[in-house]
Amino acid sequence: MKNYQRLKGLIAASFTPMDAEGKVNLPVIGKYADLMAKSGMTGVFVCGTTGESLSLTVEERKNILEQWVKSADGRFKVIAHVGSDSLFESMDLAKHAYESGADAIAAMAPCFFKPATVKELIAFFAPIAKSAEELPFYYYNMPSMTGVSLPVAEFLVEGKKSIPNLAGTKFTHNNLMEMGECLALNNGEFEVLHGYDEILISGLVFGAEAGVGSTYNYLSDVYLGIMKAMESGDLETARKLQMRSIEVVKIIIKYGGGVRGGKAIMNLIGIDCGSCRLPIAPFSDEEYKSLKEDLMKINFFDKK
Ligand SMILES: CC(=O)N[C@@H]([C@@H](O)[C@H](O)[C@H](O)CO)[C@@H](O)CC(=O)C(=O)O
Repeated sequence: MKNYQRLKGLIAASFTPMDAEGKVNLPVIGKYADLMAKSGMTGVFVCGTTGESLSLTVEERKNILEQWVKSADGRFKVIAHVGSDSLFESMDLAKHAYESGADAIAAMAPCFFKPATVKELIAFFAPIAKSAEELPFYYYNMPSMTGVSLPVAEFLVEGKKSIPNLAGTKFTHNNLMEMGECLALNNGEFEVLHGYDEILISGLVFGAEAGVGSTYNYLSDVYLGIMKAMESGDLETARKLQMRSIEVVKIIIKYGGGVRGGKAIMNLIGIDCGSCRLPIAPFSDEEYKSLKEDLMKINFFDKK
């Protein structure tokens, strides 16, 4: 791995803009990237859960990543999620990520035929990470979606033996005991990218230095405020801001969660992301009206 820098700050898990026919709408990414740079994001996490990765074709994923690298234009880092149930597809995506100029790669565990042991998970990831051996590789741990719940600290220690570019984990789980364990390994050898926006404050207490989240896309001020308050030890402000994030998360849950509800919020703030791909149902006009009302009730659209 050359020129490797640890990830810091807020990394937005990007939505994949789609047009009225459900096709990927690449031109929107330019404006979207400008917003991310303006919002103080240090990176974007492309084609992860929020980006509907597993609902996209390999070609679409490649095109989206290339567009993000181009639109980021060096203003923030671009992390490519290359996970797939197909090992060869993942290897191809990893190689492509390196060739396209991405800054790092990450992969979630395969979720149909699931690895049953840490050893099997390592065996699956090793050739993927090797396909982009110059880039840091992060294990995207997200048991709620993959159904793979293997001990992450053990994976990091054992995995490092055969995956030299293993940099850490994107930890989308609220098991903070395990998260703390990962952060403490070998005096902080591994990065832990916090992935649970509504408890970012807790991840920071444990020592996480970066977070990846879907709600950072449209609530950047709140999360930047949390990072700043935690750095200066102002717990009261950090807690207040975290409660603000929880208010919004409660609303997105009402509308189907971070991907469906979040994409609708992007449309409301002027980044035309369209609908999610089926099986996630499109938003009806009534739902947009009701979502807008719910957000107005908590003064979401007021200037911060
Ligand atoms: C399960 C899930 O989608 N988690 C989100 C969170 O940002 C989540 O939307 C947020 O914490 C609200 O629950 C991210 O961790 C996902 C993510 O980083 C990604 O899109 O890859």
